[in-house]
Amino acid sequence: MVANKLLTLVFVREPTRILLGLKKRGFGMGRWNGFGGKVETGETIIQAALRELQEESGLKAKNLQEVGLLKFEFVGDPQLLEVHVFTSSEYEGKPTESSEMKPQWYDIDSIPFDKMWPDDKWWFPLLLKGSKFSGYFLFEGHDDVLNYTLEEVDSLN
Ligand SMILES: CNc1ncnc2c1ncn2[C@@H]1O[C@H](COP(=O)(O)OP(=O)(O)OP(=O)(O)O)[C@@H](O)[C@H]1O
Ligand SMILES: [Mg+2]
Ligand SMILES: [Mg+2]
Repeated sequence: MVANKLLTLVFVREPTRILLGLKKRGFGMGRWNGFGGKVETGETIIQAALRELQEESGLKAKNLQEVGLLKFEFVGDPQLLEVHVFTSSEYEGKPTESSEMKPQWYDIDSIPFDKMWPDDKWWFPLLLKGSKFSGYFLFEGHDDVLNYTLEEVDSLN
């Protein structure tokens, strides 16, 4: 047994657009995603979500809501990634490029799915319509999803 690796993912959204960041380094480099990263020792998941958003985008989320729980397995790797997904419709600050992320607003009808993690195209519609969701994705490498499950849920855990 290997403990799941806890990660956060935050999407700041307005009625017609959502803030994404182009990952400039590390895991998922070259893909657009929300802002987030590893939960550190002694930190709650929400604290990590707020911290990573601020470090990577310069924004302070004012009404963070947990909307999704995604589990990722990679063939050959015993460690599962457990990604806690949040949205915030209110924030302070101005999106600012960091060493890790280049932020850009996208209209919600032109999300660049072909330049994002392949799982995003399945769960993003649920996030955009305000549902809560839970999913599992089995990856081979970083581009191929061998199988997945995804469901809307009334509440998370
Ligand atoms: C496999 N399918 C996936 N689909 C969508 N998003 C995914 C993902 N797999 C990981 N993610 C997200 O990618 C970031 C990685 O963490 P990452 O940014 O590398 O960590 P952190 O910011 O702590 O970086 P440093 O180690 O400090 O450099 C983190 O937001 C995590 O939720
Ligand atoms: Mg990060
Ligand atoms: Mg980090």
